[in-house]
Formats: sequence, C-alpha cells, structure tokens
Amino acid sequence: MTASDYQRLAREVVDPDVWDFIEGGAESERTLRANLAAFDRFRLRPRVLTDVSTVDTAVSVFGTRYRTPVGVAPTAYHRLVDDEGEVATARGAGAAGALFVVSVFASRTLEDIAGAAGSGLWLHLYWFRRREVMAGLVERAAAAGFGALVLTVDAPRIGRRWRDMRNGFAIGGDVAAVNIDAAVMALTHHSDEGRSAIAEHAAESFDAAVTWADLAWLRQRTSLPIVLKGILTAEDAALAVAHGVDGIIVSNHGGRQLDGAVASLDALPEVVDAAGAAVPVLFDGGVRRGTDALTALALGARMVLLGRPPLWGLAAGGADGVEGLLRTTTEELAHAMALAGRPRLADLDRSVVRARPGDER
Ligand SMILES: Cc1cc2nc3c(=O)[nH]c(=O)nc-3n(C[C@H](O)[C@H](O)[C@H](O)COP(=O)(O)O)c2cc1C
Ligand SMILES: CC(C)CC(=O)C(=O)O
Repeated sequence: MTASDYQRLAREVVDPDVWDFIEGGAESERTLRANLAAFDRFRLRPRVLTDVSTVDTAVSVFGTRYRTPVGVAPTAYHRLVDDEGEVATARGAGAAGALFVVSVFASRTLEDIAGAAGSGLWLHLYWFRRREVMAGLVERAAAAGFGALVLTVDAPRIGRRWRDMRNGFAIGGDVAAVNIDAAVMALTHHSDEGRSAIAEHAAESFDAAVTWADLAWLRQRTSLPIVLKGILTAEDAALAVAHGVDGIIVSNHGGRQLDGAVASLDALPEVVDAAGAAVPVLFDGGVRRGTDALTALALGARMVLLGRPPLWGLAAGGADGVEGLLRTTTEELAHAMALAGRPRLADLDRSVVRARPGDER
C-alpha cells in the first residue's frame, strides 16, 4: 500500500551489507535524517470548490511526455537486489510511464536496458579521469536512444559512509558495472575491513580536478541535454545556467555525500529562484509519499526523483514492485492534488505550502 510496505518487504530479502549500502548515508547521517524531516516542516494550504473531477499528473521534460512527475533517480548496481537488475527497473518504470535515470554503475548494459524501456531514459555519469571512458558512454547513450545526460557533481570523492566502511563493503558475486571496462572497475570487488571498496574505486577513478570550465568538453561531444545533479545553492544554480546546462537536479545525494549539508527540500526554493525559468529544476531526497512530491512540486520542482524507494520495489517484487511503488506514489500525489484543490501540475505554486506554525523563519 505504501513505500514503507515495500521497504519492509525488501529488508526481509536483501543481504544485510547491501541493505546498509542502500539505506545508509555519510558519517552520522544527519543530512539523511534532515532530508526526511524537512517535509514535516511544511503544511499544505488546500483550496476548495475548484472542480477536481479530473486530476492530471502528466508532465513534459525536454520534449518527452511522462504520465507522472515521479521518476527514478540514478542508483548503482540494481542486480544487488534483483537478478534482472536495471532491465526489470526499466520495465517497471515504463509501465508506470515514469522517467528512469540509469546510473553509470548500472549492472546491465545500456542497450539491454534501452531494449526493455517503455518510457524515457536518461544516463547519469560521473566525471572519470579517463575521458575516453566518458566519451564512449556518451556515444553509446545517444545511439541507444537515451534522452539526456545527468552529470553528478556532488561526488569528487565518495562520502565517508560508516556503515560501508565497517562492513568492508564491496560489490560481490557476479554483479558488476558492465558498461565500464572491467579493468577500470576491478577495485570495486576488493573487500577490506574498515574501507568501502566503492569509495576506494572512486578515489582512483573519479577526476576531482574538474571545474565549470570542463563542461565545455562534454558539451562539444553531445547534442543531448546536459543536467547537473547535486546543486544545493543559488550560486551554483546561477553558474550552471551561465554555463549553458539544460537542467538542474537539486540533490544532496540522499545524504550520502557531505554529512551536515542542507536538507534537499530546504535548498530547493533558492535554486528555483536563481535558475528562474531558464532551465527545468528537478528534485530528489527524502520523497516517500505523494504529499512529499506535492510539496516539492509546489516549491518549484518540475519532477521529483526517488532513490531508495524503487530499490525497495525492485527487491520486493522485481519489475512489478518498481511499477507498484511508482504507481502508488503517483496515485497518492493525484489524491493529494485533488484534496488540495489543484488538479493540474501547472496549478502548483508556493501558495500550496506554508511553514508549519512555529517554524516560520
Ligand atoms: C544505493 C544507492 C545508489 C546510488 N547510486 C548513485 C549513483 O550511481 N549516482 C548518483 O548520482 N546518485 C546515486 N545515488 C543517489 C540517488 O540518485 C539520489 O540522489 C538519492 O538516493 C535520493 O534520495 P532518496 O533515496 O531519499 O530518494 C544512489 C543512492 C542510493 C541509495
Ligand atoms: C557506486 C557508488 C559510487 C554509487 C553512488 O553514487 C552511491 O552509492 O551513492
């Protein structure tokens, strides 16, 4: 019935180290908790007598129409929780009419995922030291019909995720980031207590020297829209627009990077104000129910993406679980829109929300 039901079912079937990898955040997980708590500091202002006999959740981004503004954020290695991995996620997202942002660390090939997709796919990238790896992925994404590139910019290093470090977390079994040269990925399989293998791998392979000026390199290589993921400030939103990016995702990586970073929802208004109408602003971090989605959309997000919940759906029920999770969240959103007296996404603006009494700033 709810995302928390999928979470409970998933926990029963997922290996404990993998569960910690999915659920965990950086260090003391302050930002992870803040992402969830932020929604509770807003209250909704319902309007009445507005004809809500039809509620429409359809939305267009970069010329593609989606049946729902609730999409799937990029998350690595879906085969850790389901044999079919991202192919099942693509089928589930397609059945729900939702955007699926595929992680560069997907455990199925881009071509297999594209073959299973029934709705739009975007490809997420990290900035690798080996630019030929990036160039190759950009070309393959375009050839496979991906609709945009999402460059994640909040991870020059991987956050200190204590759970993964204590577990000596490594990518096990036959799960692998199959879209990247196996030699580049070898470190991710090496388990060592006190260290996270994925963090060690990132330290080796991510380029921490990239700056705004380097975006031109990517721009030259693709005509696909470029979206920056991991923007939390008005300053960076303005720089993103000035550097010609096509979209922004407000995100703190689900509390997995800088512990103590601002809750994603609290960063949304200033980013929307700075980006103006120039580019679509998407949002992720802590969305667990339709009313959360409504709040973020009211604060200016064009779409909201879910990170952990689709993995719960996938673990609990494969493609059907992903579809069920996305449909449930979308139905909850439609329900909330009706009860709030705003039956179209275009009706959602800041008048829908107010600070919870006592929390006014
Ligand atoms: C298991 C897991 C793997 C993730 N992998 C990636 C990734 O490969 N690239 C990326 O940009 N973000 C990654 N993220 C972050 C998500 O895209 C997203 O920002 C975050 O999970 C949103 O918060 P939520 O989980 O509260 O919905 C990952 C998150 C999780 C939980
Ligand atoms: C393999 C990881 C680097 C993927 C990621 O971004 C994450 O776990 O948050």
